[in-house]
Amino acid sequence: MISVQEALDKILALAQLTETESVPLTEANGRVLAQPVKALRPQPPFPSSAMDGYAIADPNPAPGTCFPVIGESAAGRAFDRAVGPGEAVRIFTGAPVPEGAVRVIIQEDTERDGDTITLREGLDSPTYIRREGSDFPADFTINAPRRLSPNDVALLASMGAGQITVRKRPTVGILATGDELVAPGTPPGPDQIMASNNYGLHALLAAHGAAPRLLPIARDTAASLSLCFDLAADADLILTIGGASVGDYDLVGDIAADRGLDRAFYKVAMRPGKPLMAGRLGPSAMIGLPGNPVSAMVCGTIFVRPLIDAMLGLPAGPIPREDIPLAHPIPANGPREHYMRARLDGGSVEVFDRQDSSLLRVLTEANALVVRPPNAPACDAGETVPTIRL
Ligand SMILES: Nc1nc2c(c(=O)[nH]1)N[C@H]1C(S)=C(S)[C@@H](COP(=O)(O)OP(=O)(O)OC[C@H]3O[C@@H](n4cnc5c(N)ncnc54)[C@H](O)[C@@H]3O)O[C@H]1N2
Ligand code: MOO
Repeated sequence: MISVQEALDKILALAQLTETESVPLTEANGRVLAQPVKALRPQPPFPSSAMDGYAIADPNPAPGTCFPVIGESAAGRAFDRAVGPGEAVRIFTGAPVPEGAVRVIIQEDTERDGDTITLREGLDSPTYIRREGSDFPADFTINAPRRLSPNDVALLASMGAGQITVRKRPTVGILATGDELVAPGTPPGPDQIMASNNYGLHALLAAHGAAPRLLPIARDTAASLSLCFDLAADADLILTIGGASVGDYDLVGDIAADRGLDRAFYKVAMRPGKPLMAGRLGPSAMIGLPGNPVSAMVCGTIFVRPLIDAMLGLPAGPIPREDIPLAHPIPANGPREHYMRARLDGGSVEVFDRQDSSLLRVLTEANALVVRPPNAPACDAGETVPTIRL
């Protein structure tokens, strides 16, 4: 059995960059920018007022000074002349500051009578002028690759980008296998259970920037599995679930081999997730996940997410870990790296007693995985352990 790190390296080596496409900004959130974007002009493109008030040319006017109001600058409609010493221009937030003005007096600090203002006692000191380019300069660039957030989308809009070039979402065919499985919403037979982890993986990968597709559930026959593999043949990644172990009905490895799988590895020294396999199947990368629901979800986080990152051109590697103090002692670990379902609360982490890889409810109660290296000794309360936030 290879280590988790070796398995991840081999999986990342299967990654092929997806092509690029142009999308409107309304579809940019969560996508990965593939080409840098340059600002069309600085922002703000002119000195602009940060407040509603009066623009004046005097840097230090005394309280009680009177100014005639000679015009108005509104957002979208500038005052077209300069303001001189002893004059004021009515101005609103976001409006261009007229030439000659050196500060804006907020209207709360003035008394207005007709076309004259008088300054009150205790003036604010800020100028309330946003200088040209104070948000970003004319040549400002957002570099690629970058996974775009809603804040990035707002910035890109401000830079004048209507369309951007992003990586196509990697297509993932999710292939659940097993005679016992029915889709939720369908009446199960007495010996059947609901297919679950394929839905969990669909959600995980969609949220991570992939384009997953649930294939029909394959039955435990060569014919059914082959048909489902055919349906996934054009995917960037084929993700099988179950049928990976040593039972008489665990056919995924054999069928994939018959179809020409160039296998990179089978079996990893980890828990859960031991019977993991991966390789290249024609144009697709293939990962065969173990069927136990928690095993499949944990392997989705540890291996599939980084592979999607790599296909999107993002830096890809192990999911970050933090050292967190244990809330209680834990026993020594066995020979496989153990990803233990755990709960991070305050500054410490509690490792759940029940770690069976069939327990989805325990997984939903977890917000972290405590990573126990192979043969790690017992740990006391307060000792730190590497922890992955979920
Ligand atoms: N003699 C041995 N038995 C097992 C070994 C072993 O080394 N020797 N490994 C165990 C480990 S570890 C795992 S993990 C499982 C993995 O088995 P498979 O990948 O072959 O998965 P299945 O047998 O098809 O299913 C296991 C379990 O998970 C349920 N399942 C499968 N798919 C789904 C799904 N989409 N949604 C919900 N539940 C699913 C399935 O009903 C089984 O209960 O093998 C151990 N056995
Ligand atoms: O190692 Mo298997 O992946 O359930 O528990």
